[in-house]
Amino acid sequence: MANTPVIELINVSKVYVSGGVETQALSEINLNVHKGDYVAISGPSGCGKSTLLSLMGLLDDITEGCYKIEGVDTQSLDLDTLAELRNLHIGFIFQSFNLIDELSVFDNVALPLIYREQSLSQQGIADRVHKALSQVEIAHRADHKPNQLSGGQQQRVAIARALAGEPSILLVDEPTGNLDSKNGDAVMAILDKLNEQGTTICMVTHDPRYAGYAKRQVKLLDGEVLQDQSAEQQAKDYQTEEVL
Ligand SMILES: Nc1ncnc2c1ncn2[C@@H]1O[C@H](COP(=O)(O)OP(=O)(O)OP(=O)(O)O)[C@@H](O)[C@H]1O
Repeated sequence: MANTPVIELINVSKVYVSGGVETQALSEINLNVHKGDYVAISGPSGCGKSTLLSLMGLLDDITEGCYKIEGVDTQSLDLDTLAELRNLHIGFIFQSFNLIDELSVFDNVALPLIYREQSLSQQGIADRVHKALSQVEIAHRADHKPNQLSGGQQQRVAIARALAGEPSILLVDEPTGNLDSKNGDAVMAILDKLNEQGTTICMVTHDPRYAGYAKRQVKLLDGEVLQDQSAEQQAKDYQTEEVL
């Protein structure tokens, strides 16, 4: 269907049980992310941001509700099928870059493709890697090792690695957490550009300045959606508050 959301959460709740203690991390979350969206999820520590991203990325299972990716209901799928869905649709970017120091930038980006895209020829993989490295403006460093790059450049390689799989959505967790403000700004500018070119992004951040880059602001509080509005609407609301 043309307008099927990339991600659809319907009344999703998550309860952790450990040592006999139950923690309600998320309560009845309703959230749709459409192709081309750029969503920032923010809120205070412990409000459920990382839990929400883990559920979206199929890294953990929901306790109640319904979760669909590209219209596919993920409930009651076996682990292999979930892994396939995750590989097909999700690109992860974490605060730590998780690059392999012994491998070149090119090989770091190629490695997941070699495992996941077995139908691709060597040339096909090389084309994908070069395209992804160019998208994040780091192709000139393809032969370098990660430790020869700045933190911001390493994060750009990690973004390229996620992009090379041509995912339906990038799930981004505190992408600037390990970066100084100059490198942080550069990474945010890259995400901005990728979204302008059509990449769908859902980003968790506790930093309001970086959340402001996104076109849609979702705020969580105590495991619930407190606010879900476009950045444009939010700016108008602030202006109105200032006038009143
Ligand atoms: N594996 C777990 N077992 C038990 N409780 C957990 C687990 N993971 C998270 N929680 C609890 O779930 C709630 C939401 O945690 P979560 O990590 O999603 O919040 P967060 O908004 O990402 O926090 P932060 O900004 O500090 O990273 C918290 O009360 C947390 O203690």
